[in-house]
Amino acid sequence: MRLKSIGIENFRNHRHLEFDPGQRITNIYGCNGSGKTSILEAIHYCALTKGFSGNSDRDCLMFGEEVFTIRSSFESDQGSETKVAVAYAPSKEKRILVNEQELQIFSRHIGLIPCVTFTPRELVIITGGPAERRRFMDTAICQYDRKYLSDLLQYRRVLQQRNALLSSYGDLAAVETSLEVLTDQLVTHAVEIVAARERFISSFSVMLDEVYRWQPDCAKSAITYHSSLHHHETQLSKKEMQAQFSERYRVLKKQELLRRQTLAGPHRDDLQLYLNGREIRKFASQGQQRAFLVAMKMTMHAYLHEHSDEMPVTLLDDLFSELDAKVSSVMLETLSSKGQVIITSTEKRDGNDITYFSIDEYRKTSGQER
Ligand SMILES: Nc1ncnc2c1ncn2[C@@H]1O[C@H](COP(=O)(O)OP(=O)(O)OP(=O)(O)O)[C@@H](O)[C@H]1O
Repeated sequence: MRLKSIGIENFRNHRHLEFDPGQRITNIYGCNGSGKTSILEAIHYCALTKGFSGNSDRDCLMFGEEVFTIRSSFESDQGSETKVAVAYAPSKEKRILVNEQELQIFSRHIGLIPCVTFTPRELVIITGGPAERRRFMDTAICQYDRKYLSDLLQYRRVLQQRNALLSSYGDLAAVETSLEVLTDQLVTHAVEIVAARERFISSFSVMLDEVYRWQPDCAKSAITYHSSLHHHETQLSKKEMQAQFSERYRVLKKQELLRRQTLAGPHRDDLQLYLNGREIRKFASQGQQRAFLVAMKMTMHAYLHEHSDEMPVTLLDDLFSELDAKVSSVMLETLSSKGQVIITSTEKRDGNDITYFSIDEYRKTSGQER
């Protein structure tokens, strides 16, 4: 998949911007705060229906404006065109149109335009809490497994209902009956989610180790998945999982009623990341942590390509400021040999076959100087 063109109105600091990236590497450059990340954010909206920095739709609306719009055109690896338009106004729901057809369910769009990002902020995948690692895993799986996204959404809905029930002050017998029904539903979705995560991580970890090998330290890398519902080295069948998870909730019931929340499940799971058998978060240097993140992203690119028919679009934000020259150029070369890469930097980067886009020049020529 490749982005052919994008047009942005009233999105963050861009009142109006038109941009046609190249086939391979495109370098968007400009001074700090000129709006480089904002362009990647807009591309991410078209691919995955929201931005990557955690900002809400409202945060992305230009201050003082009433509506932002993004119009884009993508070309698939087979040559067909997909047009994606996004419009948001606080007074209305966000609207997304794919080939002029309004999307009723945004989740159906996920996976159509595979996308991998790398931003310095994402180092929290390694150094931050479990939620960051779950997001990494979920973003990857959702892009090739439609069923997973639907299980995840349903799991979240049931979890919310279950937590509301646990924190309600209803009659205990009535609460227990409803709890049983909701627990059964929760277990059904949890089994699907945990099974998909286990499958993903076991093959992702093998691929990651191969990808990491070009790093100067040649360390052995691994990722393992830790489910809060079961601790088994060997993979269980779904039926076995179903029985185990139900039993786990039965044991936890008293505690859950006391603490008024669901204490185990995919929303509490985590990944553990290792270099040479030691946990990265605790023992690796900052440089090794960054290199590991690079390897994870490169693996995600390869993984998504293997599991969907399309080559992912890669968005690299501020890569050069965070990584040493060798690591960043290997990443850029490897990814751009396998698809389109759009990269931001404060200075124009030297290199062959690069399409350049200067935000400052664009502003001058379009009469939007700051
Ligand atoms: N809703 C908004 N309306 C107007 N401006 C905004 C909005 N949200 C953010 N901005 C501003 O947009 C500008 C561009 O931010 P962006 O992160 O895209 O810049 P950047 O070129 O990537 O900067 P850096 O090189 O420092 O990372 C910032 O000055 C930011 O304050």
